[in-house]
Amino acid sequence: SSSLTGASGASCYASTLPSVPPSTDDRPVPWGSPSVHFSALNGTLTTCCDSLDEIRIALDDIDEKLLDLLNQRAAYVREATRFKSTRSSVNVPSRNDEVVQEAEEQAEHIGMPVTIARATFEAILNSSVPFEQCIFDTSHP
Ligand SMILES: C=C(O[C@@H]1C=C(C(=O)O)C=C[C@H]1O)C(=O)O
Repeated sequence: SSSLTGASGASCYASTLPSVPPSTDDRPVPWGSPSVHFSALNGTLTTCCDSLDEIRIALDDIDEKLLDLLNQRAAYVREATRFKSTRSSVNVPSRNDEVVQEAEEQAEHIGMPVTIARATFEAILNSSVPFEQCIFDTSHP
């Protein structure tokens, strides 16, 4: 659907991943050139990365932040049980769908891979609802 396919990998950002056979090319390692651009707190523009180790350090740092945000989210999910009077009202499929749909639309808007947004938010909902049901059950013995 896009003419920007190829080296930039633009098609990987589509909502459905293309099915292509794996390349049998022998590529030099590393190949391509660093493509993560970000500005540090002091405003200098930095480009990453020069090694797989450097990439993994950045991924670990982001994962730590994601966990902190997921912890905050779980606290609000827990709080939601206070506004539910029946166990059957804990899971709201229409709202779950909205949350995933919104994530997909936002992903497209900010230019991130839609597949990652969808899978991540489906996993968040698929784990948040049982968590909230567990909290509900615990507080309504
Ligand atoms: C938090 C709620 O309860 C459930 C959990 C949701 C979530 O984790 O976003 C969304 C809908 C419900 O299935 C809610 O009703 O908003």
